[in-house]
Amino acid sequence: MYSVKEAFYTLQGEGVQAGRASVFCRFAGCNLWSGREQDRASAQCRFCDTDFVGTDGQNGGRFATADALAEHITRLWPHPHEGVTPYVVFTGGEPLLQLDAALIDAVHAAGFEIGVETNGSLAAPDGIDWLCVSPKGNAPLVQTRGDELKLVHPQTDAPPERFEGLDFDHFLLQPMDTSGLMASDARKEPLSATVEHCMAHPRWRLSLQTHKIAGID
Ligand SMILES: C[S@@+](CC[C@H](N)C(=O)[O-])C[C@H]1O[C@@H](n2cnc3c(N)ncnc32)[C@H](O)[C@@H]1O
Ligand SMILES: Nc1nc2[nH]cc(C(=O)O)c2c(=O)[nH]1
Ligand code: SF4
Ligand SMILES: [Mg+2]
Repeated sequence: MYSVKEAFYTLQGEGVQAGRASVFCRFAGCNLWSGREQDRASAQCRFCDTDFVGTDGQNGGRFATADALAEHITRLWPHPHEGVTPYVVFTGGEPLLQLDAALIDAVHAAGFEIGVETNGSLAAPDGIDWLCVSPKGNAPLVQTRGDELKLVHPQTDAPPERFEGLDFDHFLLQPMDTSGLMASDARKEPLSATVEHCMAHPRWRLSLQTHKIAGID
């Protein structure tokens, strides 16, 4: 059984694949926060910008089999006959709580390339075509290789230097969006701090959340 908060067609907003047409499949639930505001201050991840609780979002629901969810995702890709490889991004919540070999096989069989957005605290299964790991300062990092490491910045307990030796092709710093947050993990001026860090340490590239600028999901 897969629990999906919401699923929708949009452009990938973040990271190296920013701008790419994608079906987003947002799984319900996370291992680093309950999703309840009253638990945020004591959670392992305290700056989350996402509602991942329940299965009541657009095109959300519970899917009994991998084939049923793959079919649901396929119906959201609006260009089946255009000769472009369709792309699905599994996110959440934490997608590695639910993404398994059966679902990877089913969406591959439907012709999709697979991207994943994970916090890196769980090991990724084989077969993911684009793996984005976004470590959280208070959580153990288990998944230490992938395509891109996209660190939200600045984070207490997660200085960028800590991750520079890991086996990733791309290193990205994404300014923390503090607009929905109280003080706690939020610091002054994440955007200027992130720009400064990328200019001073050119291994790192700036990742902006372009979907928020564009006003899309
Ligand atoms: C909502 S998370 C879901 C996937 C997974 N749980 C994770 O944390 O990577 C998707 C992406 O948004 C980033 N993110 C979450 N809250 C953010 C914020 N307030 N500002 C900037 N990026 C944020 C995460 O670090 C992650 O890269
Ligand atoms: N457009 C768009 N791009 C995204 N990239 C990562 C997102 C996420 O929440 O995982 C996200 C999202 O929520 N929307
Ligand atoms: S790990 Fe990801 S989904 Fe979970 S609370 Fe943090 S940013 Fe949100
Ligand atoms: Mg998001």
